[in-house]
Amino acid sequence: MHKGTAFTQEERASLGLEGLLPTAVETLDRQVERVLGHLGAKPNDIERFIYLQELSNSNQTLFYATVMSDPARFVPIVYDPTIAEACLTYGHIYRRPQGMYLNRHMKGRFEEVLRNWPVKEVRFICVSSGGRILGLGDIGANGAPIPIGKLQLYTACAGVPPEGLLPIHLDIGTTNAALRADALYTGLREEPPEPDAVDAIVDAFMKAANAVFPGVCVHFEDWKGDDAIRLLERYRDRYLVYNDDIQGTASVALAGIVTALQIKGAALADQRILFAGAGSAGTGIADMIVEAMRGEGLSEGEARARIALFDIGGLIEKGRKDLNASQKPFAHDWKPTEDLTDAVKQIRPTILIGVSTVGGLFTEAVVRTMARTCERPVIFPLSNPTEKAECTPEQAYEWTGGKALVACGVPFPDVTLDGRTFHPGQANNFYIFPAIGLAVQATKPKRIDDAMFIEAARATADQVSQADRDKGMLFPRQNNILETERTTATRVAESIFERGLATVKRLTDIRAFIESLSYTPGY
Ligand SMILES: NC(=O)C1=CN([C@@H]2O[C@H](COP(=O)(O)OP(=O)(O)OC[C@H]3O[C@@H](n4cnc5c(N)ncnc54)[C@H](OP(=O)(O)O)[C@@H]3O)[C@@H](O)[C@H]2O)C=CC1
Ligand SMILES: CC(=O)C(=O)O
Ligand SMILES: [Mg+2]
Repeated sequence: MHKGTAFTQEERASLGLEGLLPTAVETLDRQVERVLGHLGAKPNDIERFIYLQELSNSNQTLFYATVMSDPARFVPIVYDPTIAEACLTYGHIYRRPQGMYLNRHMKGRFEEVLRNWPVKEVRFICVSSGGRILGLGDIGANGAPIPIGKLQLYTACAGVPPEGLLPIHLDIGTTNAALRADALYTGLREEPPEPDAVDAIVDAFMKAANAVFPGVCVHFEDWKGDDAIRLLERYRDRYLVYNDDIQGTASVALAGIVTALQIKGAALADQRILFAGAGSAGTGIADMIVEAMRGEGLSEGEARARIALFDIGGLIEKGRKDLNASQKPFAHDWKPTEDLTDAVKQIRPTILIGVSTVGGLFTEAVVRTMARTCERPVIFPLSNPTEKAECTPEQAYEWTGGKALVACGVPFPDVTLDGRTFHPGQANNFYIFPAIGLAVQATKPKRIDDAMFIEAARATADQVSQADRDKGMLFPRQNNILETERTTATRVAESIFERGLATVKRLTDIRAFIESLSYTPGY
């Protein structure tokens, strides 16, 4: 019954559906019109989220036709920030299974279990442990909507065909005692094991996934920071794999920085960059900026010297004894401080990036101090969801007298200040990972590397029109996201071919090939 009222008279007769459907035979557009009416009548976005997920189960075509009819409106509902509320309440709002639910006790049987998935040609798996969902911390099995939503964006934002997408929650347990005590919690009521045991579980999962779905690309999403970093290092040269929180986030942040610097007329190599938050997103972005600075002629040491990290223990400097391998290369000779304003005074950043999960961390003092030594501060409070943003765009514009160039992880409305209107950007990795997916599908590369994400960043930045740059806009408009990501995917695919990483024959017209792969909702 997946087409509902769109079944033709002939189909109804041949499939034995006569009398089981209302008389009118409707087009997909007419069905979308009705869905939009239902959505408009819902009291809030979480109800719209629940409705849309039910629709994705009952009529996938109608679901994608609806979301793709107005991405700027619906991406924030099926994904960030509404998905945060869905995750917090998942055990309670749960209706029916979507994707797969694996747990650590299946470790010896992952292959057998994965074979239960009805589709044999799975091209992408998005897998999360729920260990760090957005800025919400460890919420275990409540994180299950994240891989579902991420993969829905592969299709909605880049046209990757939905049949080959498999979201998985890999349940290793949760540190969240309140959830474990919730009667409606849907996951294992156990603490996660030590890192070595996590690695053994994920090793077994990766082996099984590649055996059952040869050539599958595995996208890691929202693992606890150190798991995320360690597992990416473990698999990046062995499997077709990437971590969106590290590489996708780095790419979208770089895209925003490239555009901001074009607006400022400044070079990346001249910037001083301060990160509040030094976890998987922070060190991932920092590493990619180092690569991009090297592309502008700096040595690795010179590039790293232009970047400072600040985490829960304060400014990362040479005296710190608690640093991990990703943070150590950014430990410089700073005066120790646990005060972010003090760190800003020392470093005099031109770019301030928030990936701390701490809402309000960019106080008035932090932002005003930055603005004292920087003519046009670039301020990216990237933590999700909305209440975790390190400051709001309104605050950033107000405290800098309208000088800041701002992008957040979630959408924020335009701001009017002293008669001027400002347009904060949305630096969210959804500009990147669907396009990477499409490029991977087109080229079947041997491995996924950082250069692909740097190319995606540059392609995204190049698509901000001059008219929009003149308005201080840092990202391409979302109502045209499908075209934008196809263009990004084409650029990434070209670079994969040029660097000899593709396993398929190079086609003359890569754009046409990308378009031919692309899914369009229709019956
Ligand atoms: N916009 C986007 O596209 C994306 C946004 N994000 C957001 O970035 C945030 C961080 O993600 P991720 O890096 O993966 O998470 P992690 O848990 O790996 O890192 C969080 C970091 O913030 C630090 N931190 C915690 N409290 C403070 C504080 N008071 N002051 C300064 N630093 C602090 C932590 O320090 P310690 O480890 O010592 O506790 C850690 O270094 C999340 O909110 C996430 O939603 C992530 C990916 C994409
Ligand atoms: C957007 C995203 O991937 C995150 O906040 O984790
Ligand atoms: Mg994420």
